[in-house]
Amino acid sequence: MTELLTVSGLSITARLPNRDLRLLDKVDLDVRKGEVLGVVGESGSGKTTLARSIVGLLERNVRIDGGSISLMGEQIVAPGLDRSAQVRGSALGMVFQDASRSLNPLMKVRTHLAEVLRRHVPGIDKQDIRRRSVEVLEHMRITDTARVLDSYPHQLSGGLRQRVAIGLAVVTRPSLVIADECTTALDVTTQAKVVELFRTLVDELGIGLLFVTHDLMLASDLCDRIAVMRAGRVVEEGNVTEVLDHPEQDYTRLLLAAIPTWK
Ligand SMILES: Nc1ncnc2c1ncn2[C@@H]1O[C@H](COP(=O)(O)OP(=O)(O)OP(=O)(O)O)[C@@H](O)[C@H]1O
Repeated sequence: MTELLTVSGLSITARLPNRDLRLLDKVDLDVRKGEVLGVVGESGSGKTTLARSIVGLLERNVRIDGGSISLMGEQIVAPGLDRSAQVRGSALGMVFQDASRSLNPLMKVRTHLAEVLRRHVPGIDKQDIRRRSVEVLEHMRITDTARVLDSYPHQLSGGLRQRVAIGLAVVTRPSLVIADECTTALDVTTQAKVVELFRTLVDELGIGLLFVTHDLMLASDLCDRIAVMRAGRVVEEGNVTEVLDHPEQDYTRLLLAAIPTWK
């Protein structure tokens, strides 16, 4: 499998009023074409910092002070270098927890899709925009595409809004999608549908997916490999069944023990 994303030795520090705080400490991981890497760990372990560093959306008091991130062999992030904005939305798609944050309440779904396509596919004509918009919604397993295209976000259910948000992330056919807790706000049935949808997208489109979650059950359903984070470090990484069925670290065992239904 070809490596899409390589994070090597990534260290990130936040500047606080009276001291510096290490958020990520020499993080190494990679995502390959056609696979899902789950990033799991307790709250505050650095999952979101990692996701945000890849898409270039770190907060202003945060700096990269070691290591690098490469997308398809090209360095996009390193100390003093941030090229993620150039690939964000085209080669790199992203989906966050709250779909309503990535959707403008005053814009119909049709306009969202058209804007993204116009921005990232130079010269695309109206006909192609219409065709690709319908196509991506169909990929999202949305059947009444005409109604959804003509809806404002608030006219859609939470699950449908999240599927539209995922559609927006993949309409430009990115190689890699970063999803950060994107199922957390959904009910369990809708979560399962979104997970199934991601799996199909990865298998059908051959994209790589970095899936950040605190939910190990979801991770075990969706992911091929898992990286377990603790206090800004990757403490365990490997094939999903190896890590979850035979964890090497006590920390991973503790995370699993916290799930009442885990076998
Ligand atoms: N800009 C910042 N300034 C100061 N501290 C920060 C900043 N961003 C994150 N942190 C701290 O870094 C740690 C890691 O945060 P992060 O959001 O990456 O964790 P997480 O694993 O995603 O947690 P959660 O699952 O709760 O979202 C936390 O202790 C957080 O408070």
